Amino acid sequence: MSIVIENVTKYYGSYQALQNINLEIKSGELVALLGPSGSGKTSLLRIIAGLEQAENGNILFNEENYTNKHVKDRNVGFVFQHYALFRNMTIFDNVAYGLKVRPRKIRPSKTAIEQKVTELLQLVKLEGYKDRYPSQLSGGQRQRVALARALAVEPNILLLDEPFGALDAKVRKELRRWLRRLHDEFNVTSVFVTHDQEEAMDVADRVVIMNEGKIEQIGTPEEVYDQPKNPFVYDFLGSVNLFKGKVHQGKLATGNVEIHVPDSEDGESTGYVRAHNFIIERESLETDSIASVIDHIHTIGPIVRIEVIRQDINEPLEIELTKEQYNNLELKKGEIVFVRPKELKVFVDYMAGI
Ligand SMILES: Nc1ncnc2c1ncn2[C@@H]1O[C@H](COP(=O)(O)OP(=O)(O)OP(=O)(O)O)[C@@H](O)[C@H]1O
Repeated sequence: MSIVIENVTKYYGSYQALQNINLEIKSGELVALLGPSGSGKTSLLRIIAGLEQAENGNILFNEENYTNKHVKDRNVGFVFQHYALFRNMTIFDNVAYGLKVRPRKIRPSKTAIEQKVTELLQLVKLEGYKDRYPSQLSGGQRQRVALARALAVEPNILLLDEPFGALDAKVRKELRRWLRRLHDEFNVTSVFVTHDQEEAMDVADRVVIMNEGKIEQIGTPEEVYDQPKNPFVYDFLGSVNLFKGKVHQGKLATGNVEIHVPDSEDGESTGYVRAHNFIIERESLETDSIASVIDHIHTIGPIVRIEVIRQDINEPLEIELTKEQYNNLELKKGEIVFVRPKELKVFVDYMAGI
């Protein structure tokens, strides 16, 4: 089922939590709403769910206007971080709940419910746990039950709000795989809220980056990472180094170096370089070679993170090398090296001088 969000605006009192949100989600897509705390992700999800009303705008499901439909009539499934399972019910009864409470006319038979719940528990690999109570499961297992419970009623749309937020990194990763598998298997349209960029990039077909009640960019994980539309997106997705300066005739002057930026407009600008987009050399070979002192070396698995201090302006840069690159260079703390940005994206500082 497709979802269209048209010009949605939301106020809490005089505070505008969502500003003119427009978003189209295709049937069968898994979309992540990603943004810092307070950016409006949960508000948007709750409006899609029908748990919250927008002041303006429309919500369409399969091109039909659902804006004023009650949550009960939307056929959406929910998984929330704090939407705890019923503590006094077994795992089986938790998953069966949505089916058991249906009005008699549309309630499946006892055998049909049993079959459905058994299938779902097999799917999330918890068939042996059906008689346990939630307190007897780990956090990750509980969220798998929550996923099974949400899917039991065969929703057209699955909405998840930080579903794995309270779990440790390894379990989160495992649950992402579950989400992706169940999403594909059940052929639902899923929207999930997260502030964890790795989680969004790992699991979503498209990522919607939100900030201060607005959408900054919508795109596949590759698009938003490789072609960020603005400084906010660049900064939010991964560690980045800033080169503040002035562009004149295709060169960005920063400190006492000049970096070639052939396609950039003249003016006060900032160059953005990701930590893995640098070359470290022993000699100054180009006008953009930045003499720097190695201040800190830190190995994290196959990546070596190196902090250097630019000698011209005494500011740090964070660089990431592969272990192989690092071993070939034989770098040591305190050494002077020359650092060159391999790939730099320039945004003009429109606010400069205002
Ligand atoms: N019921 C409410 N009453 C008043 N203000 C609210 C209410 N719910 C949310 N807000 C405010 O609206 C803004 C957006 O909140 P929202 O929960 O949608 O953001 P979020 O991106 O999901 O944040 P988080 O990641 O922290 O959950 C925040 O500034 C929040 O304080």
